[in-house]
Amino acid sequence: MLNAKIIRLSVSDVRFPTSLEHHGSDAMHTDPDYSVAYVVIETDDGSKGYGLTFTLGKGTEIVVCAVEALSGFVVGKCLEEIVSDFRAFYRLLTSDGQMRWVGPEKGVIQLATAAVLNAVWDLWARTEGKPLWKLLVDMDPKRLISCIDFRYITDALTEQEALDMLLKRQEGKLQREEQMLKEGYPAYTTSCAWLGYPDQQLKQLCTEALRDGWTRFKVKVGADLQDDIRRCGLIRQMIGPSNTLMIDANQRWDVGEAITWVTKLAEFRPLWIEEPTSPDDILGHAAISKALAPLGIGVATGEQCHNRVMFKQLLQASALQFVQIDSCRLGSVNENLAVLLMACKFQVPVCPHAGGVGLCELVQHLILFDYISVSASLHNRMCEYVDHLHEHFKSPVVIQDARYIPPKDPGYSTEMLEDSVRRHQYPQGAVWQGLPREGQTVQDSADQETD
Ligand SMILES: C[C@H](O)[C@@H](O)CC(=O)C(=O)O
Ligand SMILES: [Mg+2]
Repeated sequence: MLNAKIIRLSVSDVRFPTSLEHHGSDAMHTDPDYSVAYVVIETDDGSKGYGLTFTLGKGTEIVVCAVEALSGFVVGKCLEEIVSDFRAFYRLLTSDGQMRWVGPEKGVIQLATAAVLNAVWDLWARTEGKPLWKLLVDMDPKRLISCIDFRYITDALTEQEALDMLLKRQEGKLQREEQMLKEGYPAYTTSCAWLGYPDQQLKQLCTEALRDGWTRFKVKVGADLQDDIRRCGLIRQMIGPSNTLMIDANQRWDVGEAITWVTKLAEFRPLWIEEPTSPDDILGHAAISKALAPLGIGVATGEQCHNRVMFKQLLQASALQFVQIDSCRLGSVNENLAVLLMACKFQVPVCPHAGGVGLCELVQHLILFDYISVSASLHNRMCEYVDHLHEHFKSPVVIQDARYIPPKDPGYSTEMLEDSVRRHQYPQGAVWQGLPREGQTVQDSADQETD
């Protein structure tokens, strides 16, 4: 019920030892343990909402602390009170006179804001009995706009412009929704070519992915040029000339170095270079974009773009050709809506960042909404997919023929299995207690765990 009062918020540090097998490794994050700060809110009528934000292991405890610091803004509020003026509630969390000093709207506090607000959106969608994408698609455009904080972006997009865009897209919405339900949203895979995977594994995974119908592949680059040339050559040869290749450097280079390095990989015809340099360097991204445009290579970024203001500047400076929203980096759905609308105005395609723990589960809702209600285009658009850790979710993503099939369960697909949360809690969960000691293999410790 909308008038239910939120009476409790709990948060857990949940980590998965993915570094043991080099899953998720890249040129800057060589040993990630995919993790989440996992939030559960409970109401006085017994309903629950689930939210999370993604981390790489160490430091998750700091995000947990920040979530606890925000909990006072949520506990005691009715859901109705929050969603009837969601913009005000967003501001309450992000603009508190004391708390904003540890942001504002960036870093750990913004990750915590995302986790908390994701739980609120999940609760709202469950209360309405709809998957989140459908809640957004069905929402009156005025109400949708009222969830967005336009402060700092009105020089790029006004409230009225955003409303006009949504109203214009009302036409054809039903057909686009039917199309998505039938065909799903196009995806690409990053699972084949993490930086720590040896060539043999890369070949094996690529063969399997091609067999499963994947046509778009992302490869990690940036640590060693000769390795990159070999790995990109290998994968281009396997996928053939007409499939799509993207490369991702995860912020490894300086601006000039990025241009030189990517020029040397141009023969493999990547569609984009992702995160070539510091995520905060807007002019740097603009320079790289300009230099690589004649080679037909675009710049993609966003997974560490911490707020709408950064995206605004990247768009204004023509510094990126692909917008990579992230469901857990920006301030939840509220801020993602702002970025989707700005990207549409600037006519830059959105290709969300996903993967990690739960990012695919969450962001599929946003990109479905984007197609049905905002962009109405699939040109040069695809959503990332990574084949790890979905088994820990109550409503895991469904991929068919390399496309996301729209989720049907009510909510934001954020709920994790209780047993998974318990076993992976850090450091007391059974998985962490049973991790290999010096001299043991992962298999030894897995055997120990089942004994
Ligand atoms: C550390 C993460 O796995 C990162 O490499 C993910 C990423 O850059 C992507 O999926 O893109
Ligand atoms: Mg990336």
